[in-house]
Amino acid sequence: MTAPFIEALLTARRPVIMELKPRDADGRDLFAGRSAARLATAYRDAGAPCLSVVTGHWFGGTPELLREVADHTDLPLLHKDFLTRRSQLDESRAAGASAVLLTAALLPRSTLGGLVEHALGLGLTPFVEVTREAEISRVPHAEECAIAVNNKDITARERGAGDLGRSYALLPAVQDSGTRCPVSASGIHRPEAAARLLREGFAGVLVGTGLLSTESLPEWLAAFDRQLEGMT
Ligand SMILES: O=P(O)(O)OC[C@@H](O)[C@@H](O)c1c[nH]c2ccccc12
Repeated sequence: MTAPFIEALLTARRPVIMELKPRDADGRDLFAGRSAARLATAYRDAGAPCLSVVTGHWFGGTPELLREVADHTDLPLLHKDFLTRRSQLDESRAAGASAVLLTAALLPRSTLGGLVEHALGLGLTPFVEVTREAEISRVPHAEECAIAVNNKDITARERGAGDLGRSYALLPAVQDSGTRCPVSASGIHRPEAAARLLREGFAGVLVGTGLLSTESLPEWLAAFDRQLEGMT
């Protein structure tokens, strides 16, 4: 089965999943008057292989945001929300998602397994977020999932700076799971940090706040490109 979200990331020159999130966890406005359509276009023009769309109300999102972004781009979309039921995955697909967030820390093993299988059956890529090694071994069909180390804690509502050291510590276990697509997510602000995570073996990085609040997206990306080139 094809997995457009994973294929787009694995073949990208800039494997950065660029996120649309209206607010950060402290309520700070991140869109700053820009429409979702305008941001989606800017990210597409910046060479984003795929986008993440946060619909959770903690982050100022709404269910309509996913459909709005899907109407304005052909890029594969990750639907980020607290998805716990199969019917929500059906809705994600209907609204145009290619991948769905499943948060291992919040889901009992059997629920996680059922949701992974339901997503795959719908042709959606499960994007499973993990924060601890024990969660990684609970992911079934890992070879068909993207597995993302979350550098923040969803149980603390994604507050705080995030610890990129967690990504480095968990990378070997994520690779051992068999996924083709290890991702590092949250708290990645600087292009240098994003590039280093890729050099160390992540197939992609997910950046929300860092890109939404940068003064210049072209400059952020140029610095990222220089860092990546310097590494090869
Ligand atoms: O803005 P940041 O620190 O780059 O983080 C992005 C993303 O990882 C974060 O928005 C996120 C991680 N897990 C979530 C679950 C729901 C909604 C949002 C999230």
